[in-house]
Amino acid sequence: MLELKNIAKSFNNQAVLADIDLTIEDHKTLAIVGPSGAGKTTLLRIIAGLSPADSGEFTWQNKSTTPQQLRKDGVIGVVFQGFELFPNMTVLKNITLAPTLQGVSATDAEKRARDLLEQLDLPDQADAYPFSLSGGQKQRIAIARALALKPEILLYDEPTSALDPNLRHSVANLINAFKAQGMTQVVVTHDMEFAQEVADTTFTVKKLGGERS
Ligand SMILES: Nc1ncnc2c1ncn2[C@@H]1O[C@H](COP(=O)(O)OP(=O)(O)OP(=O)(O)O)[C@@H](O)[C@H]1O
Repeated sequence: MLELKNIAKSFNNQAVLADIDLTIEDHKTLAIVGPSGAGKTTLLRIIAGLSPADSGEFTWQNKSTTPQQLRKDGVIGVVFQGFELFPNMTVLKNITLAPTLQGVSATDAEKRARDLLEQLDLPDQADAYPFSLSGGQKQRIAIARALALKPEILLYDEPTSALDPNLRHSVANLINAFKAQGMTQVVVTHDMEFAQEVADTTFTVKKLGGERS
């Protein structure tokens, strides 16, 4: 369980988040929702260790920590809104790069990448380059890339926004399938219908605070 207490963040002296208390429960899916500009992506970036909170406390499995440490330890993986695949690398290389940089052998990294491609129904795309893939395929590669580091929590920033609307349901199915395998997931989304399809708990970000429902 990852707990956030009293998280605050300002940009240019303008408070975006304040008094955020949030619990991310193991093996569940949490949706972070709220109006445009409320600070959903800011909160996700804080949880991911990509942007520091100005203040607040973080507890992981009952021990005090920081998101930066969790990211370093590989606890947290992120699927970015625009997928952010490396355009000059094959799908396989996109997935194996981070694990090999972290010391995993090339053979083991490739085996895991091929297993993930199989699981995500993309076995024939290992040698393709991102430009040749559809939006839905790019997203599954971005998910495979995050999963290659074996995170315990997977964060998604607006997973449906860059996709054809009819793919929304297949993304929800994928997130629900990962949950059935025990993954802990956090989904930032505008899309309330999508949130309902995947979330065990919803956290609404409002300006200057948040509320659980
Ligand atoms: N790096 C930054 N520098 C300055 N202001 C920022 C920065 N990042 C976010 N903000 C501001 O913080 C506020 C919250 O932005 P954020 O992107 O977190 O909202 P959001 O709820 O994810 O919005 P949307 O649903 O439109 O993506 C906005 O007013 C935004 O302009």
